[in-house]
Amino acid sequence: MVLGAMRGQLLRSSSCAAWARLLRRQSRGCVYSSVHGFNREEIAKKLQVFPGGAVDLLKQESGIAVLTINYPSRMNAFSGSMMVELEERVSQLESWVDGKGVIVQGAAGTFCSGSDLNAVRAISNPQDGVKMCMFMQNALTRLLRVPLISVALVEGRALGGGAELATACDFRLMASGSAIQFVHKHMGLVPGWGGAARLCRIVGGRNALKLLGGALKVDPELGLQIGLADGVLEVPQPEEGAGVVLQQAESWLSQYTKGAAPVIRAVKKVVLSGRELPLSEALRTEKDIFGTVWGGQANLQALASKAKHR
Ligand SMILES: CCCC(=O)SCCNC(=O)CCNC(=O)[C@H](O)C(C)(C)COP(=O)(O)OP(=O)(O)OC[C@H]1O[C@@H](n2cnc3c(N)ncnc32)[C@H](O)[C@@H]1OP(=O)(O)O
Repeated sequence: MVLGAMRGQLLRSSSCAAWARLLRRQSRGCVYSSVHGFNREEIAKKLQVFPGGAVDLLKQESGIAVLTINYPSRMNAFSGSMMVELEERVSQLESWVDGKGVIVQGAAGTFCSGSDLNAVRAISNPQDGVKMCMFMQNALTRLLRVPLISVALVEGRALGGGAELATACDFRLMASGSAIQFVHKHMGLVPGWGGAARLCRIVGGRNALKLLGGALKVDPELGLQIGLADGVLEVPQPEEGAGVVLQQAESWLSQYTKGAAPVIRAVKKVVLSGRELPLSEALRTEKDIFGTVWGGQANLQALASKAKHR
């Protein structure tokens, strides 16, 4: 048993190094770095010129965090400072070693109405637009890659960039009466926060073309039908109080986050590598991640309890 534990420990340290190598290869989970002419400080400074709202993060004992897009007077549109705050919150999630899951929601019963159109008007030149888009692609790609199982809880409307944000989670739950709509075409745009690439992977190219080409409003029923939504939550009567939908989402997510944090995080990592890497590389990464749980506490406990899976 002692030898087994030592072997597990050795494997865990070598596989941590492998995971760190993987993240380094992916520029710490980012798509763009200085190699691509991306200057994070320069664009963050430009974005801070457009303040308003907040992005709040609540890390809970249960291992499930709640990330709230909070600008109700603008239907939770992203101001420039909120884009920078989103990136900071993602960094906090990346360094939360006890975390298992995260729910992304909007404040006051609606998800997110995309970019703050006031900021969009002020930075309507293509150079700055592309820099903002690189910044948001980095932040949302890192969000999707955190070793936590993530769910977008869509209440009310998810429009434009808000629909793109919803695709940057592993799952989407839609509250009754909610809608996800890629309204970009109506704005003379296409998605730029990575939403089109992610949408194709979620619903397939043909459905993505219909949703983007027709700027279709996806209600919960259509969402379930095409695989954009993973579940529908009934919005309670107002007297049942705010927060009930969030509780429902937490309970839905807990079916996947039950268990030891290292195991849940390893589950996300093997799926992430399978989703993103070429097969040979995904297989090697899976072997490395396997090494982090083999002989680990949860594994030894399960062996000692002679668990049956009837
Ligand atoms: C690459 C990213 C691409 C993008 O995200 S482009 C942006 C896409 N989003 C939009 O075009 C949203 C436009 N807004 C709307 O369609 C409607 O406001 C919406 C969200 C359906 C809500 O409709 P209603 O419930 O009737 O409420 P309302 O229109 O009176 O809105 C309440 C207040 O919120 C504001 N608001 C909503 N979305 C916003 C946005 N994206 N940027 C800036 N302000 C926004 C709206 O202007 C209104 O403010 P105010 O009360 O008039 O001062």
